[in-house]
Amino acid sequence: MSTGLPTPWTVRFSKSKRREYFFNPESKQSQWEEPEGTDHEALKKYLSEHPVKVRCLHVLIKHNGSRRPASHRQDPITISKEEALEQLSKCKEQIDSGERFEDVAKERSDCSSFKRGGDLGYFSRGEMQPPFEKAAFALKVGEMSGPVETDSGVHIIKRVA
Ligand SMILES: O=C(CCc1ccccc1)N[C@H](Cc1nc2ccccc2[nH]1)C(=O)O
Repeated sequence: MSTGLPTPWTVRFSKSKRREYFFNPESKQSQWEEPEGTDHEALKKYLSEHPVKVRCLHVLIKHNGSRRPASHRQDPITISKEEALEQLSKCKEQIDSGERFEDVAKERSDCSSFKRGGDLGYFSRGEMQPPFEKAAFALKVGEMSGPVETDSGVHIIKRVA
């Protein structure tokens, strides 16, 4: 699929400015505005199908094999991964039955993002652990993942933008 950008321009995401910018890997030039000769419609279509950044909420349930088996909720965290998956499945059922994702995250997530309903903000590729990134970028806006395992524990993810 064409990006709509003239070769060899690519599109990247600026975390600090929270917006896309354009980068030419040959000249090492970067700029905010679309390069000369960009097919704007093709670029828009490309970005809708290949997001450079996503914004997600998540619920993290840690277990005794987590990289940091502690959280604001409990220290140390001693449940097994199997028990964490059980509890995560109950969280998913609550959300599927109409509870707001943010409320379940505030109540149950072992990630510090619980304070913001599990909101991780916008992130681009290369910022989150690979299994999390893979699952997040595969979601459509509004969609929720199944259980996702990372070194931190087990997660459900909802893409919101
Ligand atoms: O790393 C953080 C902070 C994540 C965060 C990003 C952006 C805004 C707010 C929080 N918290 C870890 C748990 C954790 N591990 C994760 C792995 C992938 C995504 C989110 C994660 N959260 C922990 O608390 O052990």
